Amino acid sequence: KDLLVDPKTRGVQDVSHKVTAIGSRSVERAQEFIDKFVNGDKEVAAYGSYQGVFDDKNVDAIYIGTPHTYHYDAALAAIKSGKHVLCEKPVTSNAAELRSLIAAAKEHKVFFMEAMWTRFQPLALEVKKIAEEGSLGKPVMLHADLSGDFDIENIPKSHRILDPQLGGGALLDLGPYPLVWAIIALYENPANNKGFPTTITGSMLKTPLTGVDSSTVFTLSFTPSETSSLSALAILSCNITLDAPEPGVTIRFERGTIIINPPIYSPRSFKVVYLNKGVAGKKEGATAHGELARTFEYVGKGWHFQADEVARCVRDGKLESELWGHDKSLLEMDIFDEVRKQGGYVFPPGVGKVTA
Ligand SMILES: NC(=O)C1=CN([C@@H]2O[C@H](COP(=O)(O)OP(=O)(O)OC[C@H]3O[C@@H](n4cnc5c(N)ncnc54)[C@H](OP(=O)(O)O)[C@@H]3O)[C@@H](O)[C@H]2O)C=CC1
Ligand SMILES: O=C1OC[C@@H](O)[C@H](O)[C@H]1O
Repeated sequence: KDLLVDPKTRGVQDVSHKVTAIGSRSVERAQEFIDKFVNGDKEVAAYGSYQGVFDDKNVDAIYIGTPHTYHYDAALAAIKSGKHVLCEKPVTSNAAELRSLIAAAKEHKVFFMEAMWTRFQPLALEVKKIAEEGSLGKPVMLHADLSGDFDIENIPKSHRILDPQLGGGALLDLGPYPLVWAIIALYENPANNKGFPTTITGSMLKTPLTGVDSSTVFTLSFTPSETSSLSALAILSCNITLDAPEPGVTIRFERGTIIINPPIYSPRSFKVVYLNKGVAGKKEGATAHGELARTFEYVGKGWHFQADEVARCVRDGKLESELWGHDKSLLEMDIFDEVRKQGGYVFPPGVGKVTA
């Protein structure tokens, strides 16, 4: 639905999108999807296999939205067919699969990106600007949580949130979102100079239903080194039995705090609380209490901003995005591998096709 929103409604004039083909494991379901979501457009091809889309000469770029553990096979097949790829989060089951996909994308000279939509939304761009403009000082402590009550006692164990074969559990499904805020505010902070976290810790509680993690807490520390002057901690969590907490993200700096309201995957509002009220009082739009509140309005859910990025990169011949490049997805998958290791989450045989 977001892809079909006129880009001009969000001030975008230089790129546009067209749904050309839909692939499903059943041609009937592909046609049903076209009828339901693409207004029954007769020009859109329906295929009863994903390979049908990969082989279609009219297709430039593929969006992969299958369950996590099927991303690798589909992305590899699309890349080998010479298509550009936008692949849902988490981009793969583990870091080794991702390294293999990045190598294949480079070999076949195609654009490849994880669909980390949050990173491209106007709110995230604004938070990053405020975080780095200097008035708040350096970031010190970040808390972020994404939880969602999936009613796990009453859904089938074959649901992707519960089934280990589909990479079920909180970390892989919800973990990318608390993490993206740590990446924006800490990893990307110029003081960090792209340094990998010094330490990663992870702790998981498993549901007896299928053994996947129902609750996960993970932390990242960034400590000063020869190349980094950042000293900051991120405390990140996710859960599949609770509703999302409020606020969803709190980023505490030396001289103030940025507070982001849920849902943290596509937030529409945040505020900045300045500790030095004198400074805040002078800021345009700040209240007398030293707060600056911002809300964002646009047509659609916010998925389309990343599609604009894909179109621009493909148009400009870029093989990766500057905002969400391969390094950030790799950081994510390396962190998740470590958290799963410490939390005792072992994939069943056949999942995580590529290993170290
Ligand atoms: N960015 C975002 O906001 C969101 C992202 N996601 C991500 O998108 C991906 C898909 O999630 P979601 O749409 O909820 O998943 P679903 O379980 O609804 O699966 C999506 C489709 O994948 C296809 N599929 C292929 N192999 C399998 C399989 N073995 N079992 C079940 N389905 C299969 C099916 O299509 P068919 O039968 O037609 O081939 C199915 O309809 C996940 O990786 C998730 O992280 C999910 C929700 C929101
Ligand atoms: O990407 C996502 O965002 C919203 C969640 O509810 C969903 O489970 C997840 O896949």
